[in-house]
Order: sequence, then C-alpha cells, then structure tokens
Amino acid sequence: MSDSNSKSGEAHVGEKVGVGKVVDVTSPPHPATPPVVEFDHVTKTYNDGQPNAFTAIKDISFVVEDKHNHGEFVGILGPSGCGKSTILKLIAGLEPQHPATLGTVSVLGKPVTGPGADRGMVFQDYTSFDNRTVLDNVTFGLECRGMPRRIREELGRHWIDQVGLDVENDQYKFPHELSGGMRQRVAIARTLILKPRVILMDEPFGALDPQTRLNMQDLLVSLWRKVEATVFFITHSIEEAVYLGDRVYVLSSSPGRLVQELEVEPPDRPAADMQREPEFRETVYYVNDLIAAEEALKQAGAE
Ligand SMILES: Nc1ncnc2c1ncn2[C@@H]1O[C@H](COP(=O)(O)OP(=O)(O)OP(=O)(O)O)[C@@H](O)[C@H]1O
Repeated sequence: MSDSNSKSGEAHVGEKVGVGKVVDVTSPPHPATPPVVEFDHVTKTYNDGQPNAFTAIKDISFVVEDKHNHGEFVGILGPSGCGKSTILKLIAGLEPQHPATLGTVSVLGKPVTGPGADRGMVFQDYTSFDNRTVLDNVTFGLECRGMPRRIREELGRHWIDQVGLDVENDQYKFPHELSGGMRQRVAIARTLILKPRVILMDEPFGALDPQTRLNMQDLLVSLWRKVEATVFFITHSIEEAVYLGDRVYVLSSSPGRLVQELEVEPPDRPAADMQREPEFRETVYYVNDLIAAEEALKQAGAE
C-alpha cells in the first residue's frame, strides 16, 4: 500500500497483523507462467453511456498465481454493494457483468470471452433443480457433456460421498427433502464433479446456521486440498474469509477498489478452534476496522 493510499490505523506492507501479513496491492506480481486469474486495471460501469450509468468497481488490478499443486483460496470482503459479485461474475464471464468496461480480465492467460468449463460457480441460493434427485442434480453437468449414464452415476455417487452425504439414503432424495447444509453440499458436489480450475463461490454459506457453517468450512478446506483448484470466495463473514483464505482482498465502498490484501496462515486446524485464537481475532478486528472505515467514508459522502 503506498503512503498516499494509507489511512491511520492501517498496517504497512510486510507488516504482520495476527495470522495475516499485508501485501503491496500497488504492484501485483509478474509470474513466469500465466496466472490463474488476472485483473488488469478493470473497471465495470453498468449501463455505460446512459443516464443511469453506474460504476461498480474501479481500476482493480490483481494477480492470482498458478502455484504447483496448490490452488490459492482468495476471500473477498468489503462493504455491501462494493462490487464483490461483479468481480466474481466478470471472472465467470456472465453478462451483464461481462465484459468489463475498461481493462482486461484473464483466466489462465487468456482474456475471458464468456463462461467456460474451466470455471464453476456455487451461489448462496440453493440452485438445485427441484424436480431432480440429488444424484441427477450432481451429475447434471456430466449429462450435458454427454457422458453415459452408468459412468456419470458412478462418479456422482463418489462425489455425494465426498461432500459428506449418505449415498444410500440421500442419492434419490429431492432438494425439498434436504436441509440447507445438505443442499449446499449438493451444490458443491455438482460443481466439483466437473473439475473446474477456478471455483467461484458467492456467499455459499450465508444462509446456514453458525454450527453448520463451521462444519461446511471444514468440509470445504478438505475438499479444496484434494481438488487443488483456485477458489474465489465472497462472504460477509470476516472470520470465514480469514479462516479459509490464503489471501484476503478487502474492497473499498462503492465504486469498489482493492484497498488491502492480506496473506493469511493456512487453515490447518478445525474452524471452531482456530477462530478462537487471539492472533486470529487480531486479524479479524483489523479487517473489521478497515471495512468500518470504508462504510464511514461512504456515509460521510452520502450526507
Ligand atoms: N446489472 C446491474 N445493473 C446496474 N447496476 C448493478 C447491476 N448489478 C449490480 N449493480 C450495482 O453494482 C453495485 C455492486 O453490486 P455487487 O452485487 O457486485 O456488489 P456486492 O459487493 O456483491 O453486494 P452485496 O455485498 O450487497 O452482495 C451495486 O450498487 C449494485 O446495485
């Protein structure tokens, strides 16, 4: 962070804050191999050129490197409406977020031109097909790809098991027979079965009760280690982002800019334990203060 950008109470580049360390957001790395995801001075203005034009994110640059055997886990935090979903959908190549108004969004070294099999999404809303069983929901993407029924159902059962559901009891259930946590397990299985390189998660645990949420965080950590994908994870829970993230991006209030990046210690112990530790709490309070300062700036601007 350059001095011109830093506010009082904000740590300097390289400084340790609990389990996190501040990274210089003004000079993204230039890796030798193409990054998994790169934002190069990206601005998104909805309804550009019209009277109702609205700039949601402004001049955002970052690089998420392609690390051997280790997909990074990036938590995205920021005040409500700062453009978090806009960033995710630009990576996904979904309209109307795609295309960016200015700058370039690249995945695996190529500019994004639309959705692709290398990227999978999990949303907060339970997006299962109501009239399909768990097994048919999980295997839907493989069915679309034309994979024969026997093979895809075998894979489907494997993934139902991987996300902690009971294959025998749950595979023929319909979504309305499942709890919220179980439905999100189905959504995760349905995405992971397609082996995307990049997994985009928009508040996937936002509607779950606190205990289920901690269980899902632990599940996600263990699955993510197995699939080695790069994950972008939007959440309003600072604890969740700091626990799950290898790095955490903090955005400013609207229009969203990247105001801080923290490198965070890996989640190598259960969520319920790590989230109680003083060093962990220090990072959470620090990020909380950053976001509160952004909210206050927004309020002051609105008055
Ligand atoms: N299709 C659209 N057309 C016009 N404005 C939009 C559109 N989509 C989003 N916006 C606006 O862009 C801003 C950023 O929206 P976005 O959903 O990316 O923010 P967010 O940080 O994910 O929000 P939240 O935390 O509340 O979920 C908001 O002010 C929103 O109203």
